[in-house]
Amino acid sequence: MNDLDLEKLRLPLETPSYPEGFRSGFACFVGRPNVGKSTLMNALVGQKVAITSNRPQTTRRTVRGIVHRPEAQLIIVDTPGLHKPRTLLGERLDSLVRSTLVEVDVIVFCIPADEPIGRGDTYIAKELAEQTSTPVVAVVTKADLVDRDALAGQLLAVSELGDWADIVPVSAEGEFQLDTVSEVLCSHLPEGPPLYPDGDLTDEPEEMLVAELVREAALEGVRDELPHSIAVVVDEMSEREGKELVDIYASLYVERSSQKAIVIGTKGARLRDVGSRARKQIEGLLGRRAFLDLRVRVAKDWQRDPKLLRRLGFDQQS
Ligand SMILES: Nc1nc2c(ncn2[C@@H]2O[C@H](COP(=O)(O)OP(=O)(O)OP(=O)(O)O)[C@@H](O)[C@H]2O)c(=O)[nH]1
Repeated sequence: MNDLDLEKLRLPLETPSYPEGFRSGFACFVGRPNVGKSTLMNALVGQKVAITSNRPQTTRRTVRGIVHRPEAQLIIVDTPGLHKPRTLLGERLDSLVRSTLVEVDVIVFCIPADEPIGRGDTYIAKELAEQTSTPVVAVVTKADLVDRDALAGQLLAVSELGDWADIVPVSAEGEFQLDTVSEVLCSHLPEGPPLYPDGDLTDEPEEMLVAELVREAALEGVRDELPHSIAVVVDEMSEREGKELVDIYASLYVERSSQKAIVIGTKGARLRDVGSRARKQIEGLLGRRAFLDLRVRVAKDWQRDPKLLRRLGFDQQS
């Protein structure tokens, strides 16, 4: 088989299901208690598609909500401890919180418009100033509670509090500037595929297991060539109406196009084999028939990128 044939074969497998320049990533909200973090998160998530999940995404974080936009997907995660900074005041941030702050793509620092900046805010601002690798967006919440002059004054005070990537006033209850906040946050995310399926999120642990089974099958026989280079994400998993059948769409990520060719094999033979072996395992796991659609995608050097690693479900290796 010549290269041209292989290219032809790869084309349908490569078709991205998201627009060029799509961005995806993680944000965490920090701020004193009662400043409106939860209300803002809910308003942002509810704006386009209300999808929330309290299921732990990893042992280390909880996905609180997902904001779907045409050009981006923003996943809001809990920061252990920092979303309740009361417990942190007077003590140092522990290393877990620090590492979470480093690993998210953008930090959202909430300060209310209707209260003077206090010691709690200054303390958090100081801690955030040390997060030089992660952009911090300062959000002035509850803008509906003050007049224009007071809001302008608070924006100025907040700007003097630190070196923020952006400063945005918002009112979750007044539905003022919600779209702007979401747009600004998404602008700080890296380019990458959507991490959750569009529409309702079924964040079942089954999906993780299915992804693991596919990964196992894909690694069989090539473990030495691609030791840790394969990651699998289940994009969609749904029951086919009226049938005892589950439709599963999964993406198999490799780091380079040369690895992609290995995974696919001559005339796609290897990929078909991986698919049928994985399908058998999955059917055993789910106890019903499965249709498995596998796509191979290149996510350049994902092993060396902690953010990508986490995105692809390899938190423990980051
Ligand atoms: N007027 C007004 N009130 C708001 C707004 N956002 C939040 N609030 C109110 O502020 C209070 C605190 O909001 P939360 O969202 O619970 O604040 P939080 O920062 O998540 O609080 P903790 O969970 O204690 O950290 C609630 O009574 C909200 O109704 C807003 O945009 N405008």
